[in-house]
Amino acid sequence: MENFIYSIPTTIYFGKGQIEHVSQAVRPYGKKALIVYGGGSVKKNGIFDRVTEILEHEGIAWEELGGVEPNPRIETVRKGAEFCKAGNIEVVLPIGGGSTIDCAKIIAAGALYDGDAWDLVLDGKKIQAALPIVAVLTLAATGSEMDTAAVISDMASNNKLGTKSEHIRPKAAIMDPSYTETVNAWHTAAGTADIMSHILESYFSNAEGYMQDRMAEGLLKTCIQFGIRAVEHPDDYEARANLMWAGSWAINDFLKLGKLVPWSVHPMEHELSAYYDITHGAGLAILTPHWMRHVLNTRTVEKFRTYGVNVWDVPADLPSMEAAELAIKRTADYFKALGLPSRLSEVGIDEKYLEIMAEKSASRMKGTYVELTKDEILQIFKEAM
Ligand SMILES: NC(=O)c1ccc[n+]([C@@H]2O[C@H](COP(=O)([O-])OP(=O)(O)OC[C@H]3O[C@@H](n4cnc5c(N)ncnc54)[C@H](O)[C@@H]3O)[C@@H](O)[C@H]2O)c1
Repeated sequence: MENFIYSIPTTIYFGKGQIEHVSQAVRPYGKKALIVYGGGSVKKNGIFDRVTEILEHEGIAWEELGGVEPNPRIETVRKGAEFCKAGNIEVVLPIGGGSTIDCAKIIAAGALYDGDAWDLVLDGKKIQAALPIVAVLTLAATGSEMDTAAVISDMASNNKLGTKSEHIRPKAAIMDPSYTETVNAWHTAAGTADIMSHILESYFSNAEGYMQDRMAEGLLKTCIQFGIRAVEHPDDYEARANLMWAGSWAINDFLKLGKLVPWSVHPMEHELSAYYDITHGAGLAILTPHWMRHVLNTRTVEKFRTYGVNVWDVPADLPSMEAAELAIKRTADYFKALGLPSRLSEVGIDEKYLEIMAEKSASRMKGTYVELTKDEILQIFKEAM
């Protein structure tokens, strides 16, 4: 295990009705909040009204910025950062899924930055400060409510990039699983695949971390059990609660501390979303089994065997390669059972940009579990067509 510093300071208010703590969460950080949200469902389901009622009761002023897109755009970030600067905003309060929270994170950083917010997406080191962020989560997937990352798109240049900084980790998050009962089957399934992918990206690492890996396997089993349950029974609170909490722990750094490794499948998926604006989790579900098959070799086979035995109940007495292949098959079958696509062509992706997408993702493969060249990524894309 490598050296690390553990600090995951986000305060979590988890469970039914925890929105009542929103003023307690915001008050330490300021008296004027910018509420950021997406398409407006938070206005229909009453969450927005309840938040504003509580803030007003506590004397906390608020402004609003709606319309954050799934795969949030840099234009919306710029607008939000300007809004904060002009309106003397002290706290940023996103209500929504990962897109809304990610957008709010770079708005918060952009508010304290003199240049263009895209600089902060290109280089996380340029994020030297950010307004405090208090997130209200409505969808279990990205873990953005408790992590240091944000993913922003510039569709004009076909770039979707992740950036990172400790400054944008939310100070607090309200996580009421009952909010996620209205998430449709598609986004519930895609969210589950996203959570599983975050866990797998840390699990398949060249560094040792026995404890982290056993925790990862437990989280994966949680997703496998409750992802399908939430798809089939949207109002199953226990399923929603387990998915939501697993989503945070999948990516809040805990699993990767001591075994840090750059991720493999996410850089490839970001290219798909940048060129075709597809749902992130669906892209991951398509690519992950193909990536697994490609990196399975005599060096990695034992790790895949362990994954199969501990996560998918693959018989321990099978020969290693057979066990590893069965583990990959069960991964692919599970994504299908969730109702997710298994081919790029199913989400409208054609051959047009495969080369450029492979080239761009290859530039981010240094130090990954199995370093892939542009040609190998192209092969994975083609196998996934
Ligand atoms: N910050 C990170 O660490 C991180 C990690 C992985 C992915 N991402 C990024 O996050 C984005 C995806 O976020 P996401 O998967 O949370 O989805 P999302 O925020 O894009 O939301 C998906 C859809 O679900 C709707 N929705 C949200 N909550 C709802 C509710 N309670 N009921 C009904 N509908 C609801 C939204 O309006 C939207 O239409 C992508 O851009 C992805 O690249 C970020």
